[in-house]
Amino acid sequence: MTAIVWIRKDLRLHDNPALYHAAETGKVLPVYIYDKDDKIGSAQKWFLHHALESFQKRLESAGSKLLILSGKPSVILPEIAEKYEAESIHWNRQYEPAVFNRDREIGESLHNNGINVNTYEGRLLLPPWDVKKNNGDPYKVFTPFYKAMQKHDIPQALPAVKKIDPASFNKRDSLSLEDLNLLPKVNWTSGMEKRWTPSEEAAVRRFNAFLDKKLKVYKGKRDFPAEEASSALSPYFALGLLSVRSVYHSIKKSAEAAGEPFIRQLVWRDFAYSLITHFPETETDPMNEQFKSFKWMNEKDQLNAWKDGKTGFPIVDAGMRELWSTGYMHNRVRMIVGSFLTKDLLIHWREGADWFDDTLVDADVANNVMGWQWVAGSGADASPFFRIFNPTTQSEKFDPDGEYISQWVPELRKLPAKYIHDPSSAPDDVLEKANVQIGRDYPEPVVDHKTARKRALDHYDKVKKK
Ligand SMILES: Cc1cc2nc3c(=O)[nH]c(=O)nc-3n(C[C@H](O)[C@H](O)[C@H](O)COP(=O)(O)OP(=O)(O)OC[C@H]3O[C@@H](n4cnc5c(N)ncnc54)[C@H](O)[C@@H]3O)c2cc1C
Repeated sequence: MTAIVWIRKDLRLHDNPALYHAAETGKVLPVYIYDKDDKIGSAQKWFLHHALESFQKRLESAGSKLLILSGKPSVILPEIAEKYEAESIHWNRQYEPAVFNRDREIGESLHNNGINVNTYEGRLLLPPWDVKKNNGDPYKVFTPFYKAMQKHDIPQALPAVKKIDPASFNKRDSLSLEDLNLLPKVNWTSGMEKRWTPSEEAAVRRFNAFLDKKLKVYKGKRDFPAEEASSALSPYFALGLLSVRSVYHSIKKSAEAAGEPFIRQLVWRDFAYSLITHFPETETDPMNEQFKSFKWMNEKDQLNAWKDGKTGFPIVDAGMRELWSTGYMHNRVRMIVGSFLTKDLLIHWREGADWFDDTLVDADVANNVMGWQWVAGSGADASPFFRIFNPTTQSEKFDPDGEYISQWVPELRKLPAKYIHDPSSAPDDVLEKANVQIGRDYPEPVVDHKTARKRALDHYDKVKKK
């Protein structure tokens, strides 16, 4: 009996339900199908290339090989099922709206052709339809979702697959990883190379180090970007190099109450998936209908200044430069740059979400859409629109010594902490001593925050009155 395992965002041997259950049935053929129409951003493609490379080695250590193909899964899967005389096919579900619908159609068609189709939960703590209100409606607010989730048992993680009985295929039938062209032609990935090791082993090591050293300070320090007190596990979750259930149970076992703030963040992730599953239109449309007529300004030069980290607001610029260099940005800073784009610049949140999709190694449709709708004020359980972050006070509060700014905006490094958050307010002699001329070494602020704030509130008032 041959079982096909359709590998996607689950590049791991531990707690991989599709691989685990297929391996129980007999011979296994793991296949990865690259569809160039799939939305994968440039930074994540780099991560994916290396993650696939390391997953190939993991599979080989268990006695198997990855068949790599390119094209439409709806065409390829029936073809290989016939060619390799597969009796069953197994995959872990994905929930991006278009992918979920496509997979359902593929499943139905394979089933009608007599193939035994098995899908599993390998991405979340619980499938998105498990946590609902008593009346069956999905939650739109996080806290009741979190409380409801606590009443559920989270299934235990499955053991790592150690031995696979391989279904053999001709080497010539498989593409090589290089054939997928995931790596950029121009090499701009050195910052990502320094920061990330895209492998299952590295994901597990990072988690263990976090559990050992950082979890105890997570609650108090997670909001301070210079502290690097969060787990930085998001890229590993995004492509499934790490199982969220195994992380959940390890934390529960070893940390109990101290682990609660971290578990809460994992539940935010499940909440994001619940939202995108039940409200798929929110991938592009505002969750709050009032925002449909909101007047965005979408000034191209300002959008470019934001992307380039040249807005003249140091905390915003530091975040955008960290993103460009490493494919990652700290959560607090994501909120600050997001608020700045949507409220100070009045640029549509989708522009920000698209840029994040292309530049984040942890790009994840559900989390990204929820994050952006939250900062824009148009989402479920969003920060109210009238709560507009002041980038300077946020910076003073969460980067008090300007350490994070100094790292990513080095031209301001010599400014005293008092002025690093708002260099254009520094007296001339201070600027001179720090070798900073505003407009030459560092940009003038692209907007005046007070004026921008008032303008945003005016725009908000207009949609409120409708
Ligand atoms: C505008 C905006 C866009 C975002 N886009 C993404 C994205 O594309 N991909 C992504 O994974 N996260 C996104 N987030 C959520 C969050 O910023 C990242 O998950 C977090 O910064 C990852 O760092 P970490 O692994 O150190 O998090 P930790 O604090 O260590 O949290 C552990 C895990 O919990 C999950 N998590 C934490 N915070 C959130 C959150 N607010 N929402 C959902 N899940 C969360 C992540 O999987 C994270 O790895 C976005 C947030 C905002 C405000």
